[in-house]
Amino acid sequence: MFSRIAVRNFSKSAIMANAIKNVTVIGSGLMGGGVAQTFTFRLAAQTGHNVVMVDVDDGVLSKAHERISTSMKRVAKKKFGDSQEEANKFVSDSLSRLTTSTDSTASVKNADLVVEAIVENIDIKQKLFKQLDEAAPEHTIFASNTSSLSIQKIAQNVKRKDRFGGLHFFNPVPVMKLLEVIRIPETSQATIDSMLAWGKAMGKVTVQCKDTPGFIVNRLLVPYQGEALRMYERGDASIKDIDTAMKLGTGYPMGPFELSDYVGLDTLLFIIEGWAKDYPDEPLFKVPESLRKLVSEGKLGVKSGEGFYKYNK
Ligand SMILES: CCCCCCC[C@H](O)CC(=O)SCCNC(=O)CCNC(=O)[C@H](O)C(C)(C)COP(=O)([O-])OP(=O)([O-])OC[C@H]1O[C@@H](n2cnc3c(N)ncnc32)[C@H](O)[C@@H]1OP(=O)([O-])[O-]
Ligand SMILES: NC(=O)c1ccc[n+]([C@@H]2O[C@H](COP(=O)([O-])OP(=O)(O)OC[C@H]3O[C@@H](n4cnc5c(N)ncnc54)[C@H](O)[C@@H]3O)[C@@H](O)[C@H]2O)c1
Repeated sequence: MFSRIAVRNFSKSAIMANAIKNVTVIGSGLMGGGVAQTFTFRLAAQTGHNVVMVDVDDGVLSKAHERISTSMKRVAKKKFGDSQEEANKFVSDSLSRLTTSTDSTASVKNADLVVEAIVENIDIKQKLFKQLDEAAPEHTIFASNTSSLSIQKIAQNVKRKDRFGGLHFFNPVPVMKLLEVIRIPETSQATIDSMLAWGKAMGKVTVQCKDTPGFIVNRLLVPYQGEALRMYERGDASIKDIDTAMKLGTGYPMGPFELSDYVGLDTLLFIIEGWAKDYPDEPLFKVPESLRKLVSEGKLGVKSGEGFYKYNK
């Protein structure tokens, strides 16, 4: 039986999830495309929920749209079995709520929430949010999906700091269950509550964290990746054995080298170099030489066909 408190909490979270109906995702690459895909799958079929995918590159938008369309058709086939008519309706209803745009400022005019997933560059993110702050309605919440930058710095030029936070999704977004919700000192409790409710409506399990380097997961994951590299550089164990040990010894789905290749060695190097610069006395943030070497040779992992391992492109 529901207690009165449970009923009250449930209604509060349902109201807040409903408050966010129009979402604009800016940057529609790997992560932004994944956020839009998850939104389309979880929420677009509900009346009044809409998502706009934005990118500077038209080609990225058409690819993301095609990927979402293909995956919705696969989902509909599973969901509706032999009723082709219902499956087609589900797909077309959902996709009718997904639009694309190359105009960031125009795309936020009706947004309740903006999720930024553009390139990991502080200057470009700051510039984008300054423009959006002038264009978006008063109530719109802004969130960044940054992996490693300070949310406070990203929000530097924005007036609505009480409606600013981090929403950190994990790759691949449709599969990974976690969403980190990050607050800066100015973020209001109402903003946090709305972000938590929206995350839940997106099917994610949310955790909360302050605005510290790497939040929860990356603050633990990046030093772990670095230690794995140093272990290999010292000759203590082979790449394959370290991966096997961590998969079978801890139940991780990928070993540290497989995961580095999956995420991209340039991404990992970028994060460690940034933190090494900001925290020069932290030994866990030292840049492993083998990582620097591979990136300088263009070996970036799965996406370039070679990293710690070789892949068929
Ligand atoms: C180095 C780190 C440095 C820091 C970098 C920071 C980056 C960032 O800030 C944080 C992160 O994201 S950290 C990174 C965090 N990420 C991790 O740690 C990832 C660790 N790895 C894993 O969890 C698993 O290996 C995968 C889920 C990737 C693949 O799973 P698997 O079992 O080996 O292979 P499977 O059988 O093929 O797929 C199973 C199901 O998943 C589905 N699917 C797959 N890819 C998909 C996609 N792109 N889209 C949609 N769906 C996708 C697939 O269709 C299937 O569904 P079905 O309905 O059953 O048919
Ligand atoms: N790749 C990951 O595993 C991962 C995981 C969690 C968070 N993140 C973070 O998510 C963000 C995006 O990463 P990604 O891997 O999706 O990158 P990506 O390169 O796949 O996509 C970024 C997209 O942003 C677009 N873009 C660049 N500047 C833009 C602008 N001013 N306006 C609109 N679009 C613009 C690019 O054309 C590109 O399509 C980064 O901040 C990254 O740190 C990445």
